[in-house]
Amino acid sequence: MIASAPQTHAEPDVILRADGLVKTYAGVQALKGVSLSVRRGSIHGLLGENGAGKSTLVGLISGMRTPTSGEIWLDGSPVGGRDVKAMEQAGVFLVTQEPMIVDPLSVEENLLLGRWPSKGGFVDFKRLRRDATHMLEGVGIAPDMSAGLLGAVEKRKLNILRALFSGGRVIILDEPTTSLTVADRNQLFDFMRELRGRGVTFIFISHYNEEILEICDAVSVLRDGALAGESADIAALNSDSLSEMVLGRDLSLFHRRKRTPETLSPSPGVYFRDVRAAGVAVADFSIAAGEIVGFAGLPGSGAKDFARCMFGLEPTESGSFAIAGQEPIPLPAAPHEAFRHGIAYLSDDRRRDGLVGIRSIGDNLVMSSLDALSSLGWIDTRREGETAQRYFRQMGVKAPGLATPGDSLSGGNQQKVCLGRVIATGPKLLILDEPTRGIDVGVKEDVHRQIDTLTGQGMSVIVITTDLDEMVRTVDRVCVFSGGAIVETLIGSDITKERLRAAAFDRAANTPGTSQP
Ligand SMILES: Nc1ncnc2c1ncn2[C@@H]1O[C@H](COP(=O)(O)OP(=O)(O)OP(=O)(O)O)[C@@H](O)[C@H]1O
Repeated sequence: MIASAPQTHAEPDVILRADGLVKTYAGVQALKGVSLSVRRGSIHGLLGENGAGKSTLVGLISGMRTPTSGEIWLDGSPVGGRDVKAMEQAGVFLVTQEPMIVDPLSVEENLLLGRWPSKGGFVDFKRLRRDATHMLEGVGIAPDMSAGLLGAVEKRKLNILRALFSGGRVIILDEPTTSLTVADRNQLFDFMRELRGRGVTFIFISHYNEEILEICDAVSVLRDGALAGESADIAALNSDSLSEMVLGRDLSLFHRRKRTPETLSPSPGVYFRDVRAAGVAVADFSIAAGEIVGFAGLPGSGAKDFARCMFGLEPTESGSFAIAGQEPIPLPAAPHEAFRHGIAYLSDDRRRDGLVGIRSIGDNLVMSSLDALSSLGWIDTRREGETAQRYFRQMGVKAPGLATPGDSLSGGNQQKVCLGRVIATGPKLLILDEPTRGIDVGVKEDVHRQIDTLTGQGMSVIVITTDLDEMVRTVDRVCVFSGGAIVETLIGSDITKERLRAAAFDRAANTPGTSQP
């Protein structure tokens, strides 16, 4: 840390400044001297490839981590090296991707969390309650409602409100739009704009260029732990120039050569009949060998639930399926049964059912393929090592090696490992729920190319994604879900963003009983 106690950076416009921040983790230099200035009352975007150092940088700014060297200035005073509590007292709050909300407590109790009196301290609860009620009234969330009943966007709003309520002036949002629908994201953005109007400053991390361009006033781009570009005027940038700053080269977008009923392989794919479960009623769904089908629909529409039924993750009342011309059999009752029949599934919740953080990358990559890699109970360790190495390389995981523990990977690299693991099982039907969430722009396109290649070998793929741009470019057919059933199918040139939005979101907004996330 620079010894700089008496020094100040008096720039009334700048609320936060980082100077030459370096962070080294056990030999890995995650930040190599990064500087940035954040203007008061602005939304400052932070962009960069997976592992570029974004989380590390905001970890230092929020006090979660200590810089190896460098300084942080808040309102002209040095604050680098202070812990989370001290940074929160100074007005800097980090809102992570997981909403830190206590479900059984009421909304108001959640707001007051962290304001309980310390030993011997005094808090005017009456006033706090009044202030909390007032604050919540403004955003239309009932103070006495159980927080567990809140939707994803309300939970994110509540996190931001909690930070503001505790005196937050600089609020850092780490990929806040993951798992939000387009409508929810717009609502969150309106809320941020309103708060910016009241002088709140945001640092906003996202992998989506369009989000940065829409909501931010300025942007800093990290590449390999260093500042790769910055702009105080977002209007001067476009999606291509942002991608170029992130990657250091042009981004070539992948467009699948869409297969039509005429060009699809005649060999039998997979079909499902009469699938009934809570929130699902699908009479008939077939996917051809080598076909990519997108499932679209709001949460509660049944798209995700149907996919989970296929993999044995949801209890079903009825349903059968048949793969590659075999006799129909009942739906898998559990994931291991589904795997055995050649169905693999990538969950949208990497933390819940994805990566095992304490295990190595290598173990994580082959974990689901062990049946195929063993005979008579013995695991073929040579093949196991080869498989792990192959998918490590294929997915472009940025890490020192296969022995690196999953926990020490950046979020996007964890997602690549999870994706590599399901692909490594060599399934006949691959179900991907938000496969490119948290993955940077460059790797996203690689992932789509890889999936395209796999379909050339006959693999059928179902993709669930809230990213409509991706859906349009990468799938052959879209099934739109509402009320648990497939209500519309789009193919070929009918798959456009406008049609998708109208079919999935406008319909859901008008369908009674379709819940928001
Ligand atoms: N606890 C840790 N131990 C060792 N290395 C770490 C640790 N945390 C992060 N790293 C390494 O530091 C580098 C930067 O990671 P960081 O999480 O800051 O990236 P990021 O830009 O946030 O990536 P993503 O977009 O994937 O979330 C990566 O190489 C990562 O593997």
